[in-house]
Amino acid sequence: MHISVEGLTKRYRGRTVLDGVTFAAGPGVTGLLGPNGAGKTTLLRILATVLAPDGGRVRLGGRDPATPSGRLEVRRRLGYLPQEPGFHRSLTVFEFVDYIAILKEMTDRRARHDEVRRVIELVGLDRERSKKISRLSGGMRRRTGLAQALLGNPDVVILDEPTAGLDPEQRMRFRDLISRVGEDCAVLLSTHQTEDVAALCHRVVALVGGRTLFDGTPEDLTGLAEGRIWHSDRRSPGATLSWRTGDGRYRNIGTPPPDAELAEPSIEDAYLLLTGDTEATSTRSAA
Ligand SMILES: Nc1ncnc2c1ncn2[C@@H]1O[C@H](COP(=O)(O)OP(=O)(O)OP(=O)(O)O)[C@@H](O)[C@H]1O
Repeated sequence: MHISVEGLTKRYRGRTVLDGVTFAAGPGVTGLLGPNGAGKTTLLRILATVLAPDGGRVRLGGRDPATPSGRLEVRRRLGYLPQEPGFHRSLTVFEFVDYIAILKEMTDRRARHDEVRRVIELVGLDRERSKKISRLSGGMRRRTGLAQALLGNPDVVILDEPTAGLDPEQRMRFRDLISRVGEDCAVLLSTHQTEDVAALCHRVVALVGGRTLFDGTPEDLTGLAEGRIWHSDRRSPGATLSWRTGDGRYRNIGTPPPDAELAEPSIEDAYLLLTGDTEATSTRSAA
């Protein structure tokens, strides 16, 4: 199932938070990268049919969530992990996922319970399924959230900052899980972690100040910083950003200081350049 968004706008009390967002995403994992307040959650809530946009065009698998029948179709084929899932903490993992399955109109009790067990196993929580949510670690709670998003084999899975607050080991496990999910459907995940994008995503959309500043592959994003990263013994006064690294030298983004050596860019450099570059106001499309 494909996601396509064209000229999407959203205002909160007259303040524009999405300003003509345009991108398309297909099967595999697409990362929605952006700083705090960029509008990622707003965009994902619109795609998940929780929120209506003020303007623009959204299609999920060709269906228009602005119409009642399109919205119903989209909801049936969508899995969504919100930033704050609103867990019922006194329920067990099984009870919570089963409760969501009921809301998803899975009426046959036996088939529903089989499906609940399947997704709980998929996220590796079979041993915890009778534990109350209030007693789970943050990582396990996040996996419970992912389990409910996978109910019924959705065609599109929308994950709002799924790796936020996880320790490195949990983050790796989560990445592994998400990449497996992305083998069968279109996954769109928001993050402000460039490492998540480099490790997981075959495409990346950068959203800054409610606008799409980049839409392409992670390699193309890294390529934006080609020729603009410099190592030097001194901080560059003209650089967009400059910081001291572990080896005592400075990594400078932007204008080269004297005696600087050109360095290999990373995806993080490119992202910093994109978000810090006040001149970068138009959409850059690659691939
Ligand atoms: N219900 C609301 N009413 C008014 N303003 C809102 C509302 N929801 C979000 N905003 C504002 O819209 C902007 C975008 O918020 P949003 O949560 O979509 O960004 P984000 O990229 O997901 O940020 P974060 O990474 O911090 O979650 C922010 O300035 C936020 O304060």
